[in-house]
Amino acid sequence: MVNGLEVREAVLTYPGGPTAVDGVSLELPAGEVLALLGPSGCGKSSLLRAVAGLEPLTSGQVRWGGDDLAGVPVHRRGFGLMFQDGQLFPHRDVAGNIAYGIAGLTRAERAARVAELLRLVGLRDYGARAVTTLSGGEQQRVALARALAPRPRLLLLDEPLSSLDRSLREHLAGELRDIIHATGTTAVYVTHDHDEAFTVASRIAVMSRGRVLQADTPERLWRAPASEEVARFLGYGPVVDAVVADGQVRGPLGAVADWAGGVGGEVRLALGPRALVPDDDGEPVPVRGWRVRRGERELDVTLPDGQGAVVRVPADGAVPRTARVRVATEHVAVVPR
Ligand SMILES: Nc1ncnc2c1ncn2[C@@H]1O[C@H](COP(=O)(O)OP(=O)(O)OP(=O)(O)O)[C@@H](O)[C@H]1O
Repeated sequence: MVNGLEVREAVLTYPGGPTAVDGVSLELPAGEVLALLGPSGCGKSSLLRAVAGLEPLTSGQVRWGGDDLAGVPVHRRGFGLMFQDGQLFPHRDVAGNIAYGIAGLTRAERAARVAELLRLVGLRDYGARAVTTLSGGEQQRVALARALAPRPRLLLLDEPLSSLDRSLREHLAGELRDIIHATGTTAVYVTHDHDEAFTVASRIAVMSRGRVLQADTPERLWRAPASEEVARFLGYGPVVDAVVADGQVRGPLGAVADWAGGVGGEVRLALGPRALVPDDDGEPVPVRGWRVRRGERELDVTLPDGQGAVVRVPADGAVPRTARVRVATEHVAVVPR
């Protein structure tokens, strides 16, 4: 029995529609944060909705602490929900929204809990504000506070930051992680953004076409993606043909030294965002264009097999027409061809 969430062989086929979840099994011990990561339409939200009880499973089980939740309605599961648009109540002020799920407390207890949550989400003086006057990021903080107020045993978040602009999203993802961590909340976090998954989660399940391709800690997933598809979802790319022989991976840019991985023979070499490094003794690759990002110059280069890739170099100095690069072992993954 898992002290936490267990999904067993879950299948969800919509009436007259697709099989959105196609035999998913997952375990999430209490206190951990699981990201469901995958492209649009892969079934992440459907799985989350089934866990919440919003959508009945066609077959399989959702369990908490060993108990099958099949007959338990949404509001009796003790789960909190947060969606892409906070779905706040426009006629209630901020405090009224946060207090929504804790009507059972005394007035004083409620006020104390609301104040505690306002502090937690960084909106200390916002209690009396009309929610319609808040920014998108502030609204999502209120939605988070509202979901956490009843101390849910599981928090379910469906793309909670995807309606926000990029810099706010990055900032709030870090805050969300800190808040979820500080409250010891167990959570499932649906996202199509690998950076967000890596920021927030202690476990990541990569989904595609209704199935889980691989589930593991972020560190182990990043070190050893099981397939090219997983590697690409995690943020690797481009992926090039290579051959493993004599403890070396040989690709279009020469050998990547000292490969101790398990895969051998003809493989694919997935390049991480920092896999190509400038090296005077490296292979020459033509530079197609460049930009400056966060103080670094990013060169767009063409690999020998014709694929585009990025090399990061210091922002000063002239832009070369040809860059010499090598592949850094610690920033690649080898996957089966
Ligand atoms: N209520 C529904 N009725 C019928 N089909 C549905 C329903 N909800 C989702 N689907 C279908 O199920 C599949 C999975 O959708 P789902 O929303 O779970 O994917 P997702 O990975 O969360 O994608 P997105 O990030 O775009 O929301 C899709 O083919 C979708 O069209």
